[in-house]
Amino acid sequence: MIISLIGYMGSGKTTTGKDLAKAIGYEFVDLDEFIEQKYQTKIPEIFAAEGELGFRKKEREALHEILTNTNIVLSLGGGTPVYYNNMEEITKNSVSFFIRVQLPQLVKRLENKKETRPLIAHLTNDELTEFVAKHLFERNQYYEKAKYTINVSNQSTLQVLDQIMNHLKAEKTRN
Ligand SMILES: Nc1ncnc2c1ncn2[C@@H]1O[C@H](COP(=O)(O)OP(=O)(O)O)[C@@H](O)[C@H]1O
Ligand SMILES: O=C(O)C1=C[C@@H](OP(=O)(O)O)[C@@H](O)[C@H](O)C1
Ligand SMILES: [Mg+2]
Repeated sequence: MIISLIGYMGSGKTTTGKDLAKAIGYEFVDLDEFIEQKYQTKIPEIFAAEGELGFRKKEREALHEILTNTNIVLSLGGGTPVYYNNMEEITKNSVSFFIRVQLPQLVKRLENKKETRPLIAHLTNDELTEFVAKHLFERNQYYEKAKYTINVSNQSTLQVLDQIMNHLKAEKTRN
């Protein structure tokens, strides 16, 4: 089984994915880290050299490659479900979880974590709220296609993990 985590930048996909993989003994794959290793380049450098479109093409290819695996926890990038038919591939080949974090929490987390995320790196903290609000409005329709939604306001990563594990238990007894 592949378990995929989707959601906006800062929703905790990478952090929670690592913990989840450890808890259930699956291999952990982070799509951004996979791309960085494959091309020996950091994400902001790919955006700078090839633009967002160049990154999205690499992202789609990497996704395709990873989805042939089994028994992995896959943390996606915030934009992965939005491009090409990626979300269709994700829902077809994995048990998907949308980690939905409230806007103020997202913004608070992203304020000092902008530089590794080229889409928001140029924004001031004041501009961030408006940008994220609009961006979420556009993207939520894709995220909402995930099989399960985990709602997060102030829950710790451990609490998020717990909710995911409960759904997985139910998933296993059904199969
Ligand atoms: N449940 C949580 N509560 C508080 N902070 C969190 C939680 N989950 C993640 N974070 C923090 O939010 C930031 C972004 O997390 P990250 O896993 O990189 O998100 P993503 O991969 O979705 O962009 C990190 O600093 C991380 O420590
Ligand atoms: O939302 C996006 O379009 C992006 C999210 C990033 O991943 P995280 O969601 O892990 O920050 C990374 O893939 C890239 O900077 C683009
Ligand atoms: Mg991440």
